[in-house]
Amino acid sequence: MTATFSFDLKATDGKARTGVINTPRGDIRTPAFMPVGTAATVKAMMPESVAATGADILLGNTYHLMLRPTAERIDRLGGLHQFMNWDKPILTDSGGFQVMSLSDLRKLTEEGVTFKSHIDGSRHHLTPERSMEIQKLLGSDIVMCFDECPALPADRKRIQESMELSMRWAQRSRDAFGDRPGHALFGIQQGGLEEDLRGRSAEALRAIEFDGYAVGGLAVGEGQEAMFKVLDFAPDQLPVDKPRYLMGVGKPDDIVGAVKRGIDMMDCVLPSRSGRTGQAFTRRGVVNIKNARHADDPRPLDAECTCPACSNYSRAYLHHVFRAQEMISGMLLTWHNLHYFQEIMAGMRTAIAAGAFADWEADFHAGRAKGDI
Ligand SMILES: Nc1cc(CSc2ncc[nH]2)c2nc(N)[nH]c(=O)c2c1
Repeated sequence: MTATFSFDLKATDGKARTGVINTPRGDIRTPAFMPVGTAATVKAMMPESVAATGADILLGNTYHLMLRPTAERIDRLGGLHQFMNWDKPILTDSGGFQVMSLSDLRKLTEEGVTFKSHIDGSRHHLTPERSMEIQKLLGSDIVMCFDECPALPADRKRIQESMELSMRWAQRSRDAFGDRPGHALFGIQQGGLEEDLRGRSAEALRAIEFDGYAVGGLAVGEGQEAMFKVLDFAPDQLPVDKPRYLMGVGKPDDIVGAVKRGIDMMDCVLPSRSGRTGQAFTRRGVVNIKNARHADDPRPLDAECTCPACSNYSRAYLHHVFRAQEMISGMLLTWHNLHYFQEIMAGMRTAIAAGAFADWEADFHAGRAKGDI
C-alpha cells in the first residue's frame, strides 16, 4: 500500500512476467485476474467472498453505473468502494465498448457517442471528458481511456480510422484526467489484427504517457489463434516497465497463453457468468453440472480444489440445486470458478518467479479433457 501508483517487476521467464502493482488501496499481484463487478456487484458473490478467492482488484463499469444508479448518486454516497463495500483497488472501463455492445440507437461522432439506455430508453452522451468525470465520481483507482473498439471482421480502412479516433480520444482522456496522485490512467491500444496499425497506436500512446497500457480490440470474435498471433507482437510494442492489461479475456487456456506472451492483467465475465449457468472450470476441464450423469455422483466437482463448493458439497447436490434453480447454485459455482481462476494466476506467479513457467504450463495442459468431464 503506497500513496502513489507504481509497478514493480519482480521476475520474468521468457516473455512471462510477475510483479506487484502498488496502489493506495492495496497491492495487486501480477499476473492478475480481475473479476467483473458490472453493476457494483460481482454477481452472486459477497465482496468478502470475492476477496477470499484471492482477487486483489475487481472491475466496475462506467456504462452500467452512469445509467443506474448514476455516478453522481454513488459520489454523494461516498464513492464506489464504500457503496459496494470493497476497499481494495477497482478498475473501471470507460463505457465506449459497452455502448457499442449493449445500447440502441447509437451515434458515433468525433465528439463522442450518443445512445439510448438499454434499461429505460433514455438518451445519453459519452465523451472522453464525460467518461473521465464519471470514473472520477466513482472513485476508480485505475481509469481507462475512452476508446472505440471496432467489431470484427472489419476492413483495414475502418480499423485504421477507428484506431486513429481512439488515439485522439486518448489525448482528450489524458487532458481531462488531470493530475490525480495515487490514481492511474491506462491507455488502450487498438488496431485490430494489424501489426503496423497496432505499432502506430502504441507509439501514439507512449507519446501521451500512461500509467499502464491495455491491449484492446481483441476477444471480439477473432478466435484464440488470431488473438495469440496478435499477442505474439502487441505486448512488446508497449512500454516494458508498465502493466499490460488484456481486456475481456478469457477462458483458462486463453489466460495462460496471454501471460506466456507478456500480459500482466486480464478480466472476463466468463467465470461468473458461466458459474450461474452451471458450467464449472476445473484443472481437468469443464463440468456441466446440469448434465444428468451428475445426479447421483457423491464426489466433489474437483477433489483437489479447496473452495467451499468442492470442500462441502457433492456433484449430486450441485446438480440438484441447479435443476431446482435454487440461488445457492449460482453462488457456489461462481465461487468455485473465481477461486479456480485465482489458483491459475497464483500458480503462474509462483512458476514465473521460479523460472519454471514452461513446466507449469505443460502440467496445466496435461490431463485437461476436451468437453464435459
Ligand atoms: N474485448 C474487449 C473487452 C472490453 C471490455 S473489458 C470490461 N469492461 C467491463 C468488464 N470488462 C473492452 N473495453 C474497452 N474499453 N476497449 C476494448 O477494446 C475492449 C475489448
